[in-house]
Amino acid sequence: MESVSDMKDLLSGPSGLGTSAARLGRPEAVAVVDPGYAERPWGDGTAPPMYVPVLEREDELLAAAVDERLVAWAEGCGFEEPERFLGGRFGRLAVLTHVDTDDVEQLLIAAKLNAAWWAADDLYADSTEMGAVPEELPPRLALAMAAMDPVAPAAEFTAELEEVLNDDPVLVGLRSGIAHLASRSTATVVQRVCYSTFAMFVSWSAYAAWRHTASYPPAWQYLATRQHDTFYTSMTLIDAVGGYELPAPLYYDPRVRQLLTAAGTASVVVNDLVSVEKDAADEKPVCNMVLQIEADRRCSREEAVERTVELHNQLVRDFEAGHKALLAVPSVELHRFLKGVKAWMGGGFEWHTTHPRYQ
Ligand SMILES: CC(C)=CCC/C(C)=C(\C)COP(=O)(O)OP(=O)(O)O
Repeated sequence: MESVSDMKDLLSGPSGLGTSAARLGRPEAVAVVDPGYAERPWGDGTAPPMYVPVLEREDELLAAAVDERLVAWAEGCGFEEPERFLGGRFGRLAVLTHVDTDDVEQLLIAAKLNAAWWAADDLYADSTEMGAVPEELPPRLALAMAAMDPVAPAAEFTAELEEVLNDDPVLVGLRSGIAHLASRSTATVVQRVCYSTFAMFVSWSAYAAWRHTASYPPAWQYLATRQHDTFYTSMTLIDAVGGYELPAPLYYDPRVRQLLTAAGTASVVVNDLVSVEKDAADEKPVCNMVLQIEADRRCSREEAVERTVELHNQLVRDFEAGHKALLAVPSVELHRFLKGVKAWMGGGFEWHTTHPRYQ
């Protein structure tokens, strides 16, 4: 942990890409990017392949160990069907995407938070069958923010708030997931994760307005909204799960941010591609890039899928090129983080294309 005087040094010294090694006066290794990308078929094999980083780890035993702990946790949060979470296989998601640790407690940071985000997404935002009501979404999300990011104590009003926060499994799950993260990371990372989640909630509210009015946006507007609702949020956990921290001046450098958002968007476009049938089937159809392109460009589903794959592949190639460009930066943490982002994309593709939810 840095002291106040360390922080002053940090702030008065040079900042931004390439300066941390100079500031700390230590030699740092420059990692080499492996050429680990491949064109992978998916679905029934009729759509064009997706260009993705190769899968770096598959470990069913480790995934089962994390999923077992996750189900017990979900039961403790009050979810009625904790096995649903094993069905959700978020332990497997953590194992496939966070390949630089095999410590179950560390992997549970990602498993718990992804499970809680997905629960909020299904139960509050997306699934009419599971109780999502567009008009009720914004106030529910406001409480989700209070669950994740404790507000200042406010006498009798806090008691009333606490009652509600303890009564809803989604809110208990979000709060507990953040507590697990906080016990193993820093306040900076916790706030990074919270604020990325809150930006995502604004996008969910936009989708709710579109679904409520049955007036869907053009593809460009959906994409602009989706780009703040992506697996970027899951990727905010990469260093915390790996047991290190990418310092904020590097994490928020615009070049790094652009790479992370390209990776997050590419990974969520995979989700749109595999969930198009499920999203279209809801009585209030869920916004989805394929569906928005199909409506906006007045084309067939098949052509909309092709255009969406093209977009995905371009985003991955942009990430690949940008990653290479940043290899010159002398920061071990940055290289480890970007390698982690690449591995997340590969694991995310594997998870989505093998998960029964999307078959
Ligand atoms: C894990 C995480 C950051 C979840 C936030 C919401 C999100 C980006 C998804 C759950 C993926 O998108 P979508 O809501 O379309 O997912 P499903 O198709 O319902 O699985």
